[in-house]
Amino acid sequence: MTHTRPPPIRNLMPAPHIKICGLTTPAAIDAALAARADYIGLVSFPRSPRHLSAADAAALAARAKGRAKIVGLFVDPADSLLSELVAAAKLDVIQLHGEEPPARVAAVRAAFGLPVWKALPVATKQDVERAQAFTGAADLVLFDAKAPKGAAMPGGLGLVFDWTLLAAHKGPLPWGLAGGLSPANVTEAVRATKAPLVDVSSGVESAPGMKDAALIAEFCKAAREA
Ligand SMILES: O=C(O)c1ccccc1NCC(=O)[C@H](O)[C@H](O)COP(=O)(O)O
Repeated sequence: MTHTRPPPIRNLMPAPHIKICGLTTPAAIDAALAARADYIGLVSFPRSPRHLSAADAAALAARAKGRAKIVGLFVDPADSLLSELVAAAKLDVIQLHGEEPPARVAAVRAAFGLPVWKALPVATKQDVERAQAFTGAADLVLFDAKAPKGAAMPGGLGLVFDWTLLAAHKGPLPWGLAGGLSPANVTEAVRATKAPLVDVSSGVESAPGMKDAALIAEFCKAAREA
C-alpha cells in the first residue's frame, strides 16, 4: 500500500499587507497596482521630495481608487489641510507621521471618520511600548526608525531600527513595520518581527521621490514569500 505524504507545512503566517509609500507619478501608481500592493501612500509634507499638491494627489488617487487603499501621509497637519486632502483624494486612511499625541490622533479620527494610522519613531524598547498610549485613539501603529536630531523629515529616510525590539511585541493595536525596508531585507524583516504590514518608500526608489517599478515588484514578491 502506498502512502501519499502530506505537503510540508512551510509557513502558517499569512502574508503581510504591503504599503508602498511616497508615490509621485502615474507610472509609480501603476507599478504598485501591478505588484498588488494593498495600500499606496501619498505624502503631503512640503519638505519632502515626495510631496504632492492636493490636485496631484487627487489625480494619482483616482488612478488607484478601488484597487488599493489610499493612505494620506501628514506631519502634524492642521484640520484644514486634512479636509482638503481627504476630499480631493478621497482618502481611505489618514497616516499621522509627526508628533501628534493620542488626544490629537483621537480627534482626527473623530473629525474625519476615517481610520487613522499613527507612526511611532523607534530606537528603544520604551519607544515600542509607547504604542499602548494610542489604544482607542489610533487604528494602527506604524513602527518606523527614529530620525536623527535635526533631520529634515521624520520618515522616508531609509533608516532601519533594531527589529529585535519588536520580536516580543504583543500590543493591543494592529501594527506595521517601516524604516529602511527594501527588496533585499524585507524577507528577513518579516521573519524577525512577524509584521502584519510592511511599509516602504526609499527602498523602492532609484532617487529620492522616484519610484522604480522593478524594485516595487521585487519588494512585493519578497514580502509575500517571506
Ligand atoms: O516619505 C516621506 O517623504 C516622508 C516625509 C515625512 C514623513 C514621513 C515620510 N515618509 C514615511 C514613509 O513613507 C515611510 O513609509 C517610512 O517612513 C519608511 O520610509 P523608508 O525608510 O524610506 O522606507
